Amino acid sequence: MEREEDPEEGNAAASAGRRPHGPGAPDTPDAPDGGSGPDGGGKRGQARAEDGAGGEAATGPPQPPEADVFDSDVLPAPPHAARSLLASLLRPRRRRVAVAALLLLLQQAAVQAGPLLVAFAIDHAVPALRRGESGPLVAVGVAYLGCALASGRLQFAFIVAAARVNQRVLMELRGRIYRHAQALDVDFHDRYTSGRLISRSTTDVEALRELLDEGLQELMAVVLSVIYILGMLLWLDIGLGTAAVASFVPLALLVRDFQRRSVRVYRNKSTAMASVIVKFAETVNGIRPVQSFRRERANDESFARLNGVHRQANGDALLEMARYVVLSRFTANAALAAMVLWGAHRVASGELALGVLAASALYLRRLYDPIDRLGMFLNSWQSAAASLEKIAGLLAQRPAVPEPAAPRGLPARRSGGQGREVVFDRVAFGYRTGGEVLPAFDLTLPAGQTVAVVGATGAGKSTLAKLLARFYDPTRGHVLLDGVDLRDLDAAELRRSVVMVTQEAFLFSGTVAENIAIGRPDATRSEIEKAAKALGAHDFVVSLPDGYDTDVRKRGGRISAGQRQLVAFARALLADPAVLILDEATSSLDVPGERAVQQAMLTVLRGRTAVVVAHRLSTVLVADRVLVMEEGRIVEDGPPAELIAGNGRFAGLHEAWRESLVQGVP
Ligand SMILES: Nc1ncnc2c1ncn2[C@@H]1O[C@H](COP(=O)(O)OP(=O)(O)OP(=O)(O)O)[C@@H](O)[C@H]1O
Repeated sequence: MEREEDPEEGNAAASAGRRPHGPGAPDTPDAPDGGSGPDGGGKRGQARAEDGAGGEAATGPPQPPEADVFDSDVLPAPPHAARSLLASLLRPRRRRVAVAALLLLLQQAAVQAGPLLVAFAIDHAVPALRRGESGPLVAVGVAYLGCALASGRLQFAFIVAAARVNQRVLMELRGRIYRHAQALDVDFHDRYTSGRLISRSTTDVEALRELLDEGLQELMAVVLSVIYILGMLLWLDIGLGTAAVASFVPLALLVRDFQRRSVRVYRNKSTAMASVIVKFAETVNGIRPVQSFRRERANDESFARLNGVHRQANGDALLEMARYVVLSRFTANAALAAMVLWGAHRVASGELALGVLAASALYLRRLYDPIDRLGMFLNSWQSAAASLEKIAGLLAQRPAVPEPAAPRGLPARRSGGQGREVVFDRVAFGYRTGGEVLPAFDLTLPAGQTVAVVGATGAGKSTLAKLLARFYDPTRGHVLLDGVDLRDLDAAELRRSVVMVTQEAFLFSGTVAENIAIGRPDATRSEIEKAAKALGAHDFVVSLPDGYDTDVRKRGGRISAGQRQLVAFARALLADPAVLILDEATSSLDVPGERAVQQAMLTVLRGRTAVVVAHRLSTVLVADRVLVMEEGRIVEDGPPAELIAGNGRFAGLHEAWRESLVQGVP
């Protein structure tokens, strides 16, 4: 997790870096239904064995806690990833960048002609006027006006050209972050948190915008004007010109010092901003537990602390800037005063023309003026460099469940369409941040079978289900779908064939109909309604203000948890996967209000291979087979009636369930 401090970072101009970073991960289809839910996020109670971002899952006994790379805001990335990222964004637009640079070059030429014209006016045009020739002065006036007009037009053209490049670059970067976030695995999201992702695609992209919109323009203007002016000064008078060049030595030292100090300051500033956003996002995402546990005051306090850290970091950055501005101005003014004094001395002794001194003084002012602006540029560069580093770190993350290099399809579904066979072949699994959760096991689920998985909390039921949905890859062994390893299976085919419906039944913004159609976007309205009717959801949907066109995020579109489940089932029914995984809501009582959901569940399970992480007795009883899990192992396996008749764990569990039902239902 150690990041290399790169004091040279600030020297890199826009074109720095040669290697394409190429982080644009391929688009992956949407995760299965509800797959992005927060399940598992809070289950990381174990010691963390950090093995780097792309490492293998840790196995064996839990490792002692170590610093987690994900605790830092800057994720590990290849060296100079930030520069390479910027270069990869600008390279495809290099022609436009060149046009913008040319426009700026011409604009600067027009701007810097001013003092030269003044020198010409003093030393030639005014004496000519004294001789009665007004032509040279008129020519100077016309040239001055022409330069002013040309500079205005050129600046306008430059701003337009630069804005086109910048907007494209930012759009591309936001797109890359979004696509990459979607492609990264569930484990990554659990650990990185949504607040940080939001921070990357908002404040960090904004920092780059500032650099591109203002900073780079400043830099180019400063560099060009310094080159022009030094050239002019040397041409006007070699002595003054050389003195001006020499005065750049202390200024360059100042710039370097500022740059070194500000790397740290700006990194702190951007990390502090991200922490504020992370805290905000966490609170808003968890507003229900926050309010029900009265966490407001404690949250206020920790937010105030983070806000304070951010204020302090901002203050540090401003102080660095102020220090630089004051020192650079003092150096520049001292150099200017010394040179004007020396020049005046030479004018008095007749060594230097007055016009040349006047023009040199004007040029010297212009030479030192942009030094402040250079500070501004360094400011935005440091800010953007810190942000780019973070974005590059994010984009350098590779999905832990990569898409296959040579994807395979599934064999044709056997007649009758009764799902597909699932085989866990010597599968063992441990999360990256813990020990082995599922020791090696074999399991075959014949096509069309409904399997209920039961067991105590933390037994590994959801983990088994997530391996089947390929949210994770097994540490050892293979999960096969009709003989094809999920690792080799074409991603689109996998998402079509295996669908997981999780407890929280997430609804996306949009209408009810759109939410149902997520599993099959080309479904017609009548197919959507048919699915809803089959599940008994039709009646409540038509009673909504706009029926199927009701926006679920708007007033009146708010629907209950049970209704959300029905929508999620309708989505799964319409998607018609060969394998359905259902993580049942964690309620062990079959209260009458849940019967509708229960009934809908049976409809959706029919005609496919189904794995239900079951918490209701009624679900278990309709299953063809029950797996009882304990500490990651399958300890009982058989038809429910057979297990109940025995005297194993399931028989005991069944008894306890029955008793709770007797007590629970009035
Ligand atoms: N994302 C994760 N990272 C690390 N460990 C995890 C993660 N998710 C789960 N675990 C651990 O894996 C073990 C099995 O968890 P799992 O969620 O599979 O249990 P479960 O049987 O589904 O429990 P429940 O019925 O409470 O949902 C637990 O010890 C848990 O702490």
